[in-house]
Amino acid sequence: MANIHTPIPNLKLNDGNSIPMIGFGTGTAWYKSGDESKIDQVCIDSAVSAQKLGYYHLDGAEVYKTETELGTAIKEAKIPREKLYVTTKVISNISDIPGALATSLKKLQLSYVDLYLIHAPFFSDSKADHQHKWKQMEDLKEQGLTKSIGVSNYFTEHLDFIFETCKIPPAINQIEFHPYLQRTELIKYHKAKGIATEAYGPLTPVTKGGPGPVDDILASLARKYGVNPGEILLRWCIDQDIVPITTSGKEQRLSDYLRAMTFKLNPKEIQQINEAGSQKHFRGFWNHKLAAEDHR
Ligand SMILES: NC(=O)C1=CN([C@@H]2O[C@H](COP(=O)(O)OP(=O)(O)OC[C@H]3O[C@@H](n4cnc5c(N)ncnc54)[C@H](OP(=O)(O)O)[C@@H]3O)[C@@H](O)[C@H]2O)C=CC1
Repeated sequence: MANIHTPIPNLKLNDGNSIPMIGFGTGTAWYKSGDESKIDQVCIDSAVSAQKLGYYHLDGAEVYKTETELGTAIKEAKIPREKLYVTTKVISNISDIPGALATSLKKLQLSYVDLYLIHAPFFSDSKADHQHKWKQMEDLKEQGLTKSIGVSNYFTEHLDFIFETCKIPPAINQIEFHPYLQRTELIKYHKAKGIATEAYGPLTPVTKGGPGPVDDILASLARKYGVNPGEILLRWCIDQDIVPITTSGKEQRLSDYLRAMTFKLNPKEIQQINEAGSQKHFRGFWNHKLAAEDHR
């Protein structure tokens, strides 16, 4: 089993902080559509197992309704706070960002998070509103309630609004990213502006986005490196300085994912995945808002 002894590299952010290059997500399977007060013990147990395996980067959001579970799992795993990297996101209470973070911190039983994200840009109706919300995020960083601030699901035009007036630029944009949604223009923009990219849905080609044109190359690279195709996908992100956020309720799978830290893809292999992946388009999340956006 790959585990805590498998070192996870960090990526340096534009504000001087560092983020571990793989995150354990508490959305997806754990997302609660119903009553938030019904505690999901499986989510707690999985988040404890993840930390024991060495996943110190934990990705939450108020809308998942699992922050209480994440807080309990953090308490149970007893990893020193300074070793953990905890993210949460605001969307349900976007009209009161400081109040939303205060509520999240209470549920997480923490005094600060490492990264606070605006979950999506679709709830701001004007440039001024985007800029006002970002100012609130900057205030939270200045108060020490979050070490870094960023966004999720933003396109270049939303980021442009922020850059017009920001004092502190976004450290991260968390987006759907995998071989069937390579976001080439957006990634180029991130690099030019010093914004780090986090990839959710990194395993899409082997989960809901498959079967497809990357299957053969993933299988062949998996044989070469003695891992599963999923770990090739995680490594494909890491080798492009993109932080994959993944998840699993299966301890063996979480352990296997860490094998992505034990090898590197060469530029030709990355290119082969890019070329095969670009033959198909698949978007797995936010389709109700993004159906018209095609490959962006
Ligand atoms: N900012 C945003 O808008 C969004 C953020 N996220 C964040 O990203 C996190 C990661 O989620 P997601 O994007 O789904 O991550 P992935 O693409 O990494 O998929 C993880 C899921 O795939 C399943 N899986 C893994 N390997 C296989 C396989 N070989 N065959 C079939 N199923 C497999 C796992 O199921 P199993 O439990 O059975 O192993 C798990 O449910 C979320 O938890 C959330 O924190 C996600 C979506 C949107």
